[in-house]
Amino acid sequence: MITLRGVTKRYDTAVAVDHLDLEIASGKVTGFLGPNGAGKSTTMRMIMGLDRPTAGEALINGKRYADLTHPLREVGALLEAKALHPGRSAYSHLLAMARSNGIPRKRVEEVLETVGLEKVAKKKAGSFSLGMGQRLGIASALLGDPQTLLFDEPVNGLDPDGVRWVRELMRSLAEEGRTVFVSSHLMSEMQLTADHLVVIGKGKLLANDTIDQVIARSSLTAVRVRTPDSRGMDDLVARLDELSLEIQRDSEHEILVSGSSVEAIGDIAFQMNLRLHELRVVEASLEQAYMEMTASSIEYKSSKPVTAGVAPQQGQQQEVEA
Ligand SMILES: Nc1ncnc2c1ncn2[C@@H]1O[C@H](COP(=O)(O)OP(=O)(O)OP(=O)(O)O)[C@@H](O)[C@H]1O
Repeated sequence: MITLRGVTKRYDTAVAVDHLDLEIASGKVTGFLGPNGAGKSTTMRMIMGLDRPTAGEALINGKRYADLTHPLREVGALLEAKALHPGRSAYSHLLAMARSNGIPRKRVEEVLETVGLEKVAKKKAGSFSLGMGQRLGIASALLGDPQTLLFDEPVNGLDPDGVRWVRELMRSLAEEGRTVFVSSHLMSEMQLTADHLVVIGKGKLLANDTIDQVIARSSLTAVRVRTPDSRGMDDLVARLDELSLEIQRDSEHEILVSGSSVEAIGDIAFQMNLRLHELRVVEASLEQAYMEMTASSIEYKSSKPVTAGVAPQQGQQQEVEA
């Protein structure tokens, strides 16, 4: 488990992380999201003892990184591109790390196999592609067989096969009961990989929920109502209007209602004796929910989408049977 208590990082010009209180549980993949400059890397660096919080404390299984007896055996991390000696092979790099942490040589071979680098283990790390470098970084994180793992943008530079491999690795590490905390900008990837999401913006906590909860909280998640009775629909709209619900009238027979539930609207329609042909949740996509949540925290905003259709549209919501 990772615990953050009031963690704050202030630089001369900016507050990078602002009073973060969090518990990142074991046995789960927790996705760490936020726009550029939100403070994700700074938070991870503070957990790993690479940056000192201005206030508060970051704990790994109840201890500060500096107080861990065998740090590499308790926590492993893939942070920004590792400072590797380009003339050293992947094998020598891992062996040096293993030796200085009392980890047997056999484990080096094991992790090289886990990340699929065994055939290039004796090649100089300087000749590695971005993807191979990421795999070596992941091997370093796994070397001490730690209970807690942090990955900052682990799929950066990986091809689709590599992305899928990272996803399966994260999932299996969590299934073994480990704490897996992973940052990413790829919403679709997080939806497939993470059980839980932590979202920050401008250093502040915006969400700490399951993916379903994040989507359900979005105002873009709505209820579609369809009836063959257009008069009855007028009455229903008037009633929902009285309740100050946001209504989008798509046709004389069809509306989309935000801020309510299928149960509540179904009950109202029943009381009004209104025959319904459709009553269903229309979910926002995770990307829409995320964009809505972080809209006011984006530092570098483009005035309009680069290409038409890049920004998610209302009509792209996912329909879910109630
Ligand atoms: N050493 C530093 N000195 C001054 N400001 C810094 C320093 N390191 C980070 N910052 C600032 O702190 C804020 C958070 O940066 P951080 O790199 O943690 O964000 P991030 O969420 O990881 O961003 P990205 O997604 O772009 O990697 C940014 O505004 C950044 O400019």
